[in-house]
Amino acid sequence: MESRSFDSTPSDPLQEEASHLQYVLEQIRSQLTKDGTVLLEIDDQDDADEAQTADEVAETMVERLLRERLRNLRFAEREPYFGRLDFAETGRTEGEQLYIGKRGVDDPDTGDRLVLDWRAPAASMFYSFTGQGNEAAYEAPDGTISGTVLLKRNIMVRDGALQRVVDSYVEGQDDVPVTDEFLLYRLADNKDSRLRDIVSTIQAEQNDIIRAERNHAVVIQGVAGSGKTTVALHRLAYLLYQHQDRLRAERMVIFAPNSMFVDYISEVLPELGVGGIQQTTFANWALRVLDYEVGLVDQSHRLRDWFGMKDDGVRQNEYEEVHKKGTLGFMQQLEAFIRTFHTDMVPREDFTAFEGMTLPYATIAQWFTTEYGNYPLAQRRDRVLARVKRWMEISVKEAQVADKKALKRTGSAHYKAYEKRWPTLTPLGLYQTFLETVSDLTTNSIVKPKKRGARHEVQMEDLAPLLYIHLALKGVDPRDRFDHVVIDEAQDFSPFQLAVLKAHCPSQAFTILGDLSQSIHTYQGITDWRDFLDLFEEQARGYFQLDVSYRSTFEIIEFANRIIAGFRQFREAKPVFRSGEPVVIESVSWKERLEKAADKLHVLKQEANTVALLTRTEEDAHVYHQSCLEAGIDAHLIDAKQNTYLGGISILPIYLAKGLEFDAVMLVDVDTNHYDASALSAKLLYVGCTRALHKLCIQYTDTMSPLLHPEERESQGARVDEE
Ligand SMILES: Nc1ncnc2c1ncn2[C@@H]1O[C@H](COP(=O)(O)OP(=O)(O)OP(=O)(O)O)[C@@H](O)[C@H]1O
Repeated sequence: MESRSFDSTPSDPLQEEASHLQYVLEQIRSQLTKDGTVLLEIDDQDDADEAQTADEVAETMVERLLRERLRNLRFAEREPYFGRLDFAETGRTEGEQLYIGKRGVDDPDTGDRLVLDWRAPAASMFYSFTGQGNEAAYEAPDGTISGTVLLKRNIMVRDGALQRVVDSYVEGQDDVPVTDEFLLYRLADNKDSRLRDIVSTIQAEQNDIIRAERNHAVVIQGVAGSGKTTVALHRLAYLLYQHQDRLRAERMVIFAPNSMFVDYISEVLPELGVGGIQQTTFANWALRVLDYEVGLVDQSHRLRDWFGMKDDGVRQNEYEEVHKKGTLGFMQQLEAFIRTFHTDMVPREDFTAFEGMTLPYATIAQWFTTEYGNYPLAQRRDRVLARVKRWMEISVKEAQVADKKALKRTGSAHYKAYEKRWPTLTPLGLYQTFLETVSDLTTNSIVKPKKRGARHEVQMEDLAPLLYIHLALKGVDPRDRFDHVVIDEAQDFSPFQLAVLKAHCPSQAFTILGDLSQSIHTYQGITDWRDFLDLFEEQARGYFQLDVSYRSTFEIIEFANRIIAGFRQFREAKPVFRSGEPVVIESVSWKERLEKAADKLHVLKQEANTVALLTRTEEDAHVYHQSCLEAGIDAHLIDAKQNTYLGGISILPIYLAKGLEFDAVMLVDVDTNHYDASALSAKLLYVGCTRALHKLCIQYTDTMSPLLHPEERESQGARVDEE
């Protein structure tokens, strides 16, 4: 990185950066030409010579690195850096200009660093330095480096052209901007249909999470729009960069709430230059680990029931069962049940291979409980039976009889009969037997197949217990071991699910993120982060809170906060001061509501890339979608089976919109029937409102939901507690 003294007269920032950019781009282009020529030579060589010697294999490694370098250089040619920090290390007379970019760029001939990768230790100061005083420090491999900051500058380069230069700190100048002008500029933009990286504007509190200890279980409680998902993805990119020798991308995993969300976040990691990280849902992963022994019951029915407006006492019992099956108490009950097999699995009988040759039960039981005691149950069973069989075969071999063949036939027949008396354990079989022993639970969630040979289907809450039994039977397959686990929307996870995942991640490195104010699946999730934190050692866990919402305008956040204020577990979101239009609330007649909604969507789409119409139920989403199609509006219906997010205009129930965001949002039917004064309705409306970046419109018929005017809500005796 360039060193220079800072007593020179400050020049015009734009001019200065334009000439620096020209210099850096020249360097990058010259490296691209050099590396490109080398690669062409390698390619020619490869074509001429197909068989590979050891040296040539090593060469392909070089080739791989070269290709990666070329990819980085091509990226850097378009957008070499986004920020500059002038830093003078204590005790040195010369300072350094650190240009920080998404990819680091070095000059291989001179060893000069042209651009510092955003994940490098020194780059941390760009994020942690907030202009309160001029001191800054970072952790280098050899210890803490401290010094003073002289300049912090945001630089926007697109397609190799300088677009914007904004100083957020200049030493000695008082007129430092109070708010981060560059951040506001970025936030005011319309978004496209995928989540994007935030490398150039990571905030100090987000930087702390990204760079938190590798082997810690980090729990993040963050209000809607505080950047939890984004931060978790950046954390993975950071960890992979910092610990390349210890972590492998293929052994890192992100659990997202549904397949559509996986698609929605799919571009962030590639943008950060990271590939190969698994992105999945808990259900998809669990079914695969269980080797598809069972299938999952179609979830749309349950979602429809839970988020519908009927108050059904019968269903209440079902939800209580769901909740119970997610607790650690239930896991312990299951554990005790499985333990009985440690003693009861071996048939209580001796094994007689043939007359005069008997292996006593006590010996077999000793092999099972002691000699193979450390293996998972199924392996113990297989090992003990293999040993019994071997014993039988040796006994036949050593027997002093004339007709060995006949003896062998007898021995084999006795062995087969004996083997059959051992129980064959499958996760599903064991689980069903276990459920029958638990007095307050039923096996209703397990659906028998309609056709012969087809699989049983189970509910979501059965997956963790099934995996737990699978673990007890077979242990963890090394291919299913993780180096790091990210759980998004973790408030909807159960402690049992987390405990099962913990068994698959020996380093206990977790990034767990969610928002208790958005816990709309209370029947299966948690109400206190302690339920998760307590699963980890005190010195190996961390809790972070993000209170600032970056997604929505000031008006939208204020409005959403009011809806949910007063309910337990509410965390008030603090808006970034980005002002927009007031929230619009419109009363429409029942007859006109579909037509008005279609008109409004049409207007909203003129200024937005993405627009959503959010309903309470999936049935309502179908009705609105149909009416939009009839009005000639190109809208996508999103239901629980959707795997991809298409952008444009989307029509969906609120519960499927969790985690997503749209430039403009329209909430329909916000009346007393659809949204009463309950905590669930409040959370749904809160989630719905906080999906909007710039514009929020609300439409209702008859009587407006009491949640929209809290004073009235209280006079109606609204519950300010969880259900
Ligand atoms: N430091 C930042 N700079 C620029 N944009 C940011 C920053 N932090 C968050 N954002 C933006 O805020 C929006 C919300 O981010 P994200 O979806 O990660 O939040 P979240 O906390 O997961 O939200 P939710 O709980 O509602 O799902 C995104 O558009 C993201 O790009």
